[in-house]
Amino acid sequence: MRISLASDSLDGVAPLVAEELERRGHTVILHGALANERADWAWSCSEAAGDVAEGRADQAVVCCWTGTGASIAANKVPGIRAALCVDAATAEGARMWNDANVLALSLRLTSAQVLKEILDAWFAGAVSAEAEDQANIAHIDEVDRVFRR
Ligand SMILES: O=C[C@H](O)[C@H](O)[C@H](O)COP(=O)(O)O
Repeated sequence: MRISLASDSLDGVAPLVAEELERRGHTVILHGALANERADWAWSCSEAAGDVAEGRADQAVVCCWTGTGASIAANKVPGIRAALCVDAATAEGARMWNDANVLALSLRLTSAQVLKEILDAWFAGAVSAEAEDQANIAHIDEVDRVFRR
């Protein structure tokens, strides 16, 4: 998969995210502090999400200290469903129930071990085919269209 990766700093597991994605065989497109570009979360994380929205990447991973700015920035991009994941169970649910296409991470909370567990769960997860889950995902797309200007 092509994964766009943004971080607003090189703290914590930020450099390890790139390594772990490459180790899993993904092609990684770097933004922000990892690419010596403007790193602030509002810029770098919306750029990575924009790669997904415009087809340059299949999915994205966005990182900041809390993970909140990263997820907010990504979710402002039309078509993006970004999920802030603090553990493997959250990542599994985000793929299964939300069809999340952007993984947001907190550099404050995510240890190297938990990062690996989150990535394993994220990439193993299949989207639910249940009608209720599909209806929720479709409605979010509709909300996106209605409020887009
Ligand atoms: O949501 C925002 C993020 O947690 C940032 O990482 C936080 O604001 C820290 O940013 P800075 O290192 O630029 O002060």
